Amino acid sequence: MAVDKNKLEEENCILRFYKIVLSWDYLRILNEYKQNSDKKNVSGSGVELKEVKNTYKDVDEYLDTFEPLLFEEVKAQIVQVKEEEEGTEWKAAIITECSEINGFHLPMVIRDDKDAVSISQNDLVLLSTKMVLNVTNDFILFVQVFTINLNTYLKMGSLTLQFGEGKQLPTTYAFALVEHRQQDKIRLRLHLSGEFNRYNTDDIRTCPRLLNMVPLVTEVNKIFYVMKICSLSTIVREYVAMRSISSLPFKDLLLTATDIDHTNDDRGWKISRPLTEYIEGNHNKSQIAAIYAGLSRKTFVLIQGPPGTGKTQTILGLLSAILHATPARVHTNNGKLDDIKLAPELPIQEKYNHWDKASPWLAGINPRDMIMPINGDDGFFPTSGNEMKPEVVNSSRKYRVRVLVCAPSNSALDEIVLRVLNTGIRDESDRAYSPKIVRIGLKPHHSVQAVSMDYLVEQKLAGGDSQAGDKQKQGGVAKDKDNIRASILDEAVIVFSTLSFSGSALFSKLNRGFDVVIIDEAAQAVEPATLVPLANGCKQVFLVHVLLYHSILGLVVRYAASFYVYIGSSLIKNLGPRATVSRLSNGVSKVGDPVQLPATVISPVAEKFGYGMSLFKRFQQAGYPVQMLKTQYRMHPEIRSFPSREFYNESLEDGPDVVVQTKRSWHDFCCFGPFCFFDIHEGKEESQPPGSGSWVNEDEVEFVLLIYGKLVSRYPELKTSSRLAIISPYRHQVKLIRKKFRTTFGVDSDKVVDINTVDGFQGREKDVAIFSCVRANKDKGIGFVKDFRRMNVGITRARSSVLVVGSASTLKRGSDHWKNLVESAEQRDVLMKVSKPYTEFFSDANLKSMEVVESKSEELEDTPEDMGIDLPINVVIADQGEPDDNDWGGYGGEEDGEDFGGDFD
Ligand SMILES: Nc1ncnc2c1ncn2[C@@H]1O[C@H](COP(=O)(O)OP(=O)(O)OP(=O)(O)O)[C@@H](O)[C@H]1O
Repeated sequence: MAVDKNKLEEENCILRFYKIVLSWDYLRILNEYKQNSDKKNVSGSGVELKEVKNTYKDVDEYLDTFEPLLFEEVKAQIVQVKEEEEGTEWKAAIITECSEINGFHLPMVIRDDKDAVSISQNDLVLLSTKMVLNVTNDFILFVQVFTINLNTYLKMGSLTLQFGEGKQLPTTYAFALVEHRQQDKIRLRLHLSGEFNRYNTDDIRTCPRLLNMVPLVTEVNKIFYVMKICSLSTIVREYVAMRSISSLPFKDLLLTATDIDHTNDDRGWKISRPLTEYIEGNHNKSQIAAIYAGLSRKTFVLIQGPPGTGKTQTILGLLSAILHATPARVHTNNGKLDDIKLAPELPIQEKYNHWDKASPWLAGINPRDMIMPINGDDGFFPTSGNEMKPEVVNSSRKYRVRVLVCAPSNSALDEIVLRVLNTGIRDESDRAYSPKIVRIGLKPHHSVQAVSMDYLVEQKLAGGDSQAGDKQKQGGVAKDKDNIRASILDEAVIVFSTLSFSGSALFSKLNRGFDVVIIDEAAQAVEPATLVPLANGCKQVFLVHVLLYHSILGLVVRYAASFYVYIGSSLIKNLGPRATVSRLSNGVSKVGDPVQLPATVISPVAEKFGYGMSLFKRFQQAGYPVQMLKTQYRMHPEIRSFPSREFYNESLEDGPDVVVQTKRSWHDFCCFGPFCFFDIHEGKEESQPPGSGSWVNEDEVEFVLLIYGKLVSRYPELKTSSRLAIISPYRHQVKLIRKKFRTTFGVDSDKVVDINTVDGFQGREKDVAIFSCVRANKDKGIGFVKDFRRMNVGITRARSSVLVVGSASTLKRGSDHWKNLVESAEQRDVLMKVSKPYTEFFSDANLKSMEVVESKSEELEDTPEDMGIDLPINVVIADQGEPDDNDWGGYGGEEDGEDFGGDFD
């Protein structure tokens, strides 16, 4: 019953969203935006915008703040598409019928569309009797169609050009939503009743433009033109999640951001002794504290730490713990507390039977075998026999929880899936095993394909072919697939999904919800996006994020203070364009978000009002306790030293053995790391596309590919995208490097090197990272490269070598942090000025002069392998064979086309 009520509320909420958005006037939105939309304080619907605060007194205040900002973001997405897509495509469509339900018109149209992929469900389209080709301040160009051939739907008519003030806007157009689509037949949804006053769906104004549309959309054989504007899938899920706050069990906690749970014995969970020993032996103190905070069943647990401090590692520990925990005490019928009895050990044959049942893919192929290289190890997957056991579903286990793990982007998500596949998790007897998992959503990386929903569905279908028989012929496949999907989702112990996908229809069919939601890279998502997985219902939430600035002390000072906190002018000066200065109503000054890479917000006005603040950040600012991690295990100390000094007041500690673990043979040459700065002083930046705020630097591309070529020819083990990355803040530089890589080396880059934006790289690590900074004009500044958070992410991805390629003089002028980095390289004698022709730099003679002679013999004796030290699973001193295909070539990008790459200044 409750489920039905929630479903009804959700449907009402979606309808409200559609009513509001579909009544908007496209041309008016475009014009509003041209008029400095970032300066406004009211939304287009006359609603006063409110700044995002740390705490809210009730749901109304919360919704009054977030709803108008979310709608601003919808408008920005509509406008952005117009700006980005030159020559937007119009297609003719003919109305075949039209129905009316709940105040909506639902015409069915047949569209003249050969490229069938261009429009899909939940797309926002513009429906017009004329094709509006361009809208600027001065003119509107549209096409008047006067000849129609119903077989081809369209023959071009005449062009009408109208200039200046007296321009005549087309009056018959409206937004429509693609309700569903079957080949060329599309069911649209329009709302033509009128426009809403202040987003109040009871207060409606008549609108001639919409009224004019009514007779037209109901006229069979009427010709319209349809243009795709953008997909609304993600934002509508965020809207529903935001409005669902009133029905969430931890609503008060969300509103007040206050730690109102008090851990007590009967809420706490405990784990077996062997598992306790494993956790305590394989994690440091702060990681253990974070895991135990989880076992205390606190509703919200926030975990943060500088790069490489083991946040992902802690997530794996958490998964082992929470999947095998039992309540410390349980209530018995008579209301008293009793210790829970442990389940009996099963005989081995019975366990095998359970494994067969529990892990269906094991009947076909082990997912780990799918991703295992055919000819041995690529250093990425464990090789020494498959020690891991499949999951045992112990029927007597009454307290097995289900976990949903989310991340804002596909690449961040696949990183964790891969870590779970690589290392497995531990059961209560401290045995490693592969839990039953599924990765849902679009674009799974090939390394995690074997546990992707689509793959598992295909496996099941292939297994059940014979029974499917006639049913399939009758078109039962789609239904079968839906059922199979639902059953895979129900059976999985851990489900991995992007934030957005966790709001998809698939989840609404779940028989069993999730107990725990873990969100990685949580500060990279706006609050409504974080609420999407929570809206499915859960009992405990973990928010995990990287700390990009020293704030262990700073936060205490900043947030404990009830007066304005002075933030040094150099900090303000050094923040990127996204870092808006705002004053929160609780009296604490906020300079953007100095400790984390921000969530992507498209609307300047929504950003100005703090929409980019994540739920993680809001809680943190409200003083909610955060579990801090501070020992790093990733970086060679030569890489760690600069970020530690610059961003963490030297507080970043190295884990034991980190030197040995990160020392590599290419350190024989000082130009190959651990840390180097190559000063490409003759390089030139170019705006790409011309006039835009994005940049490329061809000289840096040339040099980056030269280093790459030299490194992999000497150290072929690096010729794999699991070990080497090229990163840049600019998406167009990334594209150019990929393109030139293909022409230079004759192969696509994705199998042999991971080329990505800095933002797309957050949360990931490689042996070697080459960082192309791009900006090279002293007089122009360095744009968003000066955002130190981006700089910090860029220089902390590598385990053994970070090679920074940039213009020293430009970067020094651009920001104090960059100046300090260049000077640090100078002091350490690793700043290398490189002049044209760049090939000379890597000539044999020059390379010889850069040899670090004294360390060579010592190092050859001391390789970690020789010393019998266990390398981390994804680090290997491989033989010098050919690279293979089974490596990690992660990419940024969210489903629905959103990319988390850095982009325009
Ligand atoms: N307690 C530990 N002991 C030994 N090695 C560890 C420990 N914790 C983490 N590591 C290793 O340190 C490296 C970085 O860990 P991890 O990727 O979990 O860090 P992270 O905090 O998620 O990093 P980032 O935020 O930069 O992505 C990994 O190679 C991991 O195996």
